[in-house]
Amino acid sequence: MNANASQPLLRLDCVTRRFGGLIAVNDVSFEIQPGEVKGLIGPNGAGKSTTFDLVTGVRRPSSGEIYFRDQRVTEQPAHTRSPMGMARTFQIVRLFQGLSVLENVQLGLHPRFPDGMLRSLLHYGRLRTQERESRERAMELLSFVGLADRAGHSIEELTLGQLRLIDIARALAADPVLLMLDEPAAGLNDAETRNLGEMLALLRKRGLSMLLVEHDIDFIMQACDTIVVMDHGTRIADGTPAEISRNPEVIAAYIGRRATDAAA
Ligand SMILES: Nc1ncnc2c1ncn2[C@@H]1O[C@H](COP(=O)(O)OP(=O)(O)OP(=O)(O)O)[C@@H](O)[C@H]1O
Repeated sequence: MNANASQPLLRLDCVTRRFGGLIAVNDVSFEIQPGEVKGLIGPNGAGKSTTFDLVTGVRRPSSGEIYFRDQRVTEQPAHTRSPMGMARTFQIVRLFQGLSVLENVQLGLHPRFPDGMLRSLLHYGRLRTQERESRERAMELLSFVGLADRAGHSIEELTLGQLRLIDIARALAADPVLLMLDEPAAGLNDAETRNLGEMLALLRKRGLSMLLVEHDIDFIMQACDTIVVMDHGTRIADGTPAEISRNPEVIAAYIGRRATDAAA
């Protein structure tokens, strides 16, 4: 964590989300400090995805407030959060079929190269410079995730593990200050999960703040500085992996339940 740790990057303040009579997220508060990697776990139906959707702006809270970099973003639509420094990956990777791996990462760079088509035509030289810079930056990102040799391949040729890494490269292209990952390890084999874990460890070392929703408890314990545990819509714990793994309420609601399920 860096020296600015007293000023949270993200703050959820008593956030509630109802779906009709059902309270999916019930009065949840937590913060992410600059440079912190925060996990969000809980049993099925605990409210993790809904909380993630509230932070990314896909849904709005029924009550409560969300602040990002000291700005109130509670009702701000998802597309306005990217220029503010938020980026996300998707559980079901949404990359463009028919475009190359490199082109997909270049699409993530769009907010950094905002020249409109007309201006680009009027300034052809500038367009070419931007295109070159955009390709170079996209190649850097592909090298970072270890997939530079796949730059010219089409998306259809890649494994799920590779697609997840490209989705991370695409999200990083916007230079976010907060990266939000929706079940990044889902469907990955052991080797791919290890590879992903190494990638996230590198980003963590670089000081990137992250919010990670994940079912793989071993993965999240390794990857995170702190973890919020939800059950039935409420936050039942928020602490370091060591703290939450010995919290009796967490053991009863989640870890114990998982151990029992595994033994059955
Ligand atoms: N669009 C919706 N309409 C009605 N109820 C919903 C909707 N989305 C979620 N819910 C309900 O809200 C509760 C929380 O769901 P949510 O998907 O946030 O939990 P989760 O912790 O992400 O679960 P999982 O691990 O199974 O993905 C559940 O009872 C779910 O059925």
